[in-house]
Amino acid sequence: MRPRFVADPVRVRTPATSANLGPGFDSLGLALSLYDEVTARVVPSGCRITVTGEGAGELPEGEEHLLIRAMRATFEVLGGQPPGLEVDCVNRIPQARGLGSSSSAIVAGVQLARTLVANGGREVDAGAALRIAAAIEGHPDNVAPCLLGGFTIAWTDASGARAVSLRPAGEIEPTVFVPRERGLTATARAALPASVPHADAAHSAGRAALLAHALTRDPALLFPATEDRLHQHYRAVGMPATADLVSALRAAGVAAVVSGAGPAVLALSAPPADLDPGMEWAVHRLSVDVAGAVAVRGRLGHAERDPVAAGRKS
Ligand SMILES: Nc1ncnc2c1ncn2[C@@H]1O[C@H](COP(=O)(O)OP(=O)(O)OP(=O)(O)O)[C@@H](O)[C@H]1O
Ligand SMILES: N[C@@H](CCO)C(=O)O
Repeated sequence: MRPRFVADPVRVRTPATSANLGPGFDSLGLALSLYDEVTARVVPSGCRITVTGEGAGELPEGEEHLLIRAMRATFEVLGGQPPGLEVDCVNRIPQARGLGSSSSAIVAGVQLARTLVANGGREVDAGAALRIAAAIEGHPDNVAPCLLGGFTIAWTDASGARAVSLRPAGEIEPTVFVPRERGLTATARAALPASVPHADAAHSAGRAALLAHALTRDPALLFPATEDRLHQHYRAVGMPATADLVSALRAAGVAAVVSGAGPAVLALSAPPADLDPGMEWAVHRLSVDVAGAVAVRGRLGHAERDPVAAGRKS
């Protein structure tokens, strides 16, 4: 049956995310306290999207926008498209740096579409929302923490993407170092070999398992737990400044990794006060976001949290 749409605007706040976390290539991710905010409403006709902040003037302003594509895919599952859409994006997540900007747009679209339907889009539960978002993004390691918040372990089975969200230990103090230059995930993926030595795969399995323990229970083990042999050194040649900063931080005992596909760097413990990363890096001291993509209904400032749209588990 064709869905009934709400007349009020709806708003969603989506966190930046850092995927991989070292050894957890394509599976582990962390939600961070840096947010895009998007407001959407159903209108009688057309499709208008405005972007301020990151990506303004560069991103498409119609159906080709990633967020609109995600909304359309979700409305399709919910039974039909609204007559028209008006969307306003305030983007704060730097784009193409390894902080999950594309997942933020996709998850925002899925959550907005659910919340614009009068019944809260209950046919699309949190698990289905994750599957829709991961199918558009291509892998689940950014969309899972963006949707669910916290530290996520994502995997894919015959039904599609799945994930669990764990609450990280309170001592985790993420710092991200964001360079001016961009790097596309597609380019970074092309730098990876088709296969890796068995010893490296075994090393990564052990470190990724240790990382789940270190992040949630014993941050003292974060340094060994963030050692990676699957992707970072293959990509280093394409992002030498990133590789140098990760090496400098690790030489100082900081559990630092390439954030997502790079070129940003994530440190999971406080960098030394005297570290000078250089002028080209914007440094953000953040916290872990545990709420995920929170969608609300109603006008700004008068909205209440919509429990249907703020899924926590898949
Ligand atoms: N808010 C947004 N709205 C629409 N499209 C976006 C948005 N953010 C990113 N994109 C698109 O996604 C591209 C970046 O995606 P990409 O996967 O390469 O990097 P990322 O998501 O920032 O980092 P990573 O996936 O490594 O964490 C941008 O160049 C742009 O085309
Ligand atoms: N796991 C992905 C994250 C970026 O989307 C990669 O490193 O290519």
